[in-house]
Amino acid sequence: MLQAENLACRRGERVVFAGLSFKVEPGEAVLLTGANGAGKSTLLRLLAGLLAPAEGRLLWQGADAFADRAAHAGRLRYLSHADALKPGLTARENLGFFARLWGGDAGAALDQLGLAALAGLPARVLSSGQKRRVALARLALAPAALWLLDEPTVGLDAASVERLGGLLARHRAAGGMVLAATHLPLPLPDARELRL
Ligand SMILES: Nc1ncnc2c1ncn2[C@@H]1O[C@H](COP(=O)(O)OP(=O)(O)OP(=O)(O)O)[C@@H](O)[C@H]1O
Repeated sequence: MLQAENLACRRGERVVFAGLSFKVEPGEAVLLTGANGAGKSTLLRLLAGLLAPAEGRLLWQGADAFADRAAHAGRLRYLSHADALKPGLTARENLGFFARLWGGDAGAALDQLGLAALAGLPARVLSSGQKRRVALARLALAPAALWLLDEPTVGLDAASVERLGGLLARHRAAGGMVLAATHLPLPLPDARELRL
């Protein structure tokens, strides 16, 4: 279980949020909502261990999640606004990098996002939605307990949103957790809303 206790985060001089507490149980999904600038991306970066909280604690199975940073990094997949693709590498090579890091099969993961026919193209020639799908294919590599997704469906066509819905459902059925920031409808039935 993931548990946030009284989290506060400062960006520059500004306190973006404070006194934030919540729990996420295995199989649960949480939708982070709120106006532009409310702190959704900030919270995801904090949960990913990329920003330090100004106050509060993050617990994993009751113990400090950041006590072992490598273990925390290993239990999560963080998908930011950026697709984090090397433009000169093909879709398969881009995903292959993460497959070597985490395990899993790059070809099969691309297939799950409907990208088999584009696997040999350099990322620089892909459309913005296709790039997003290559980034999302990272979720179909080796399993990780906690998915942190920042606007995962931006630029996706309806079929790709449906494929992502399938990935999310299988992840949750296996006990995985999801926190997703979005302004768009997401295929996450029964997700709890956390409004910032
Ligand atoms: N590197 C930074 N330095 C200073 N302030 C920052 C930095 N990054 C973000 N902020 C500020 O932190 C606040 C929260 O930003 P954040 O990106 O988390 O919002 P958000 O809820 O994800 O917004 P959006 O809906 O527009 O994606 C904003 O006021 C933003 O200007």
